[in-house]
Amino acid sequence: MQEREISKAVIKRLPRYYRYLGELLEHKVERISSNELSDRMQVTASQIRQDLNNFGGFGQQGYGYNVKYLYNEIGKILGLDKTYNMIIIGAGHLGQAIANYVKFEKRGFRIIGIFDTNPDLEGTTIRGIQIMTDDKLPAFLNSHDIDIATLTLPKTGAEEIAPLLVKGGVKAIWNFAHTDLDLPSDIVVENVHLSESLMQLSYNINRKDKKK
Ligand SMILES: NC(=O)c1ccc[n+]([C@@H]2O[C@H](COP(=O)([O-])OP(=O)(O)OC[C@H]3O[C@@H](n4cnc5c(N)ncnc54)[C@H](O)[C@@H]3O)[C@@H](O)[C@H]2O)c1
Repeated sequence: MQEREISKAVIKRLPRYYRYLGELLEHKVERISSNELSDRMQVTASQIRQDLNNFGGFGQQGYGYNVKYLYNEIGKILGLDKTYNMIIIGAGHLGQAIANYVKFEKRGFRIIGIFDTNPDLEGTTIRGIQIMTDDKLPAFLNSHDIDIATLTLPKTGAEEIAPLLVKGGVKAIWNFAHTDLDLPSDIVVENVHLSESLMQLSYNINRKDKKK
């Protein structure tokens, strides 16, 4: 497929298309029109057509979209046809919840190491993955190709550990710590703030109340 610049807004919607198409596949739906997809996703059909046209438009007039083909193509665009080695730093509530979520593995995100400063956690396993203390991290990074480091530790710890991850060849950081990390430009970062989503929700509740 020809590579071209796709807007951030479209990229942001792709995981949602991917999820819906995955559900359709599970229900053995082979093709779907933009109108039907629009009803399910609460996105206008023209928006859907416009979005999917970015990738050469996988639809056919009068036939709709081939669900499996579209699912696979969007998966490729999102890089979900590959596997990624991932580590988690900080094995508290959040780190353990992520480590316990099997679906990430199904999407190709393989958790192969978990690290925490707390020596009491050393040797414990989560779904067969060992928790190690931070002092083992440099050697682990030397002997493994790590694509993604998930940071589920407090802010100061995250800031201290980030240079070590960069030095160890980590390509991307999935950052849950409440800090904007100072990283080289070739490191891919995705900051996740659940509280922002909650604030958005709070805004929408109040906007709805005002309409009454
Ligand atoms: N971004 C978000 O949406 C979001 C949501 C919840 C929590 N958080 C943040 O994520 C962090 C983890 O939250 P939690 O509820 O799991 O906390 P937690 O206290 O349960 O777990 C934190 C873990 O990090 C470990 N840790 C501390 N310093 C470390 C270091 N230098 N190296 C490795 N491990 C270290 C601790 O021993 C502990 O096990 C907190 O800082 C919290 O503020 C972010």
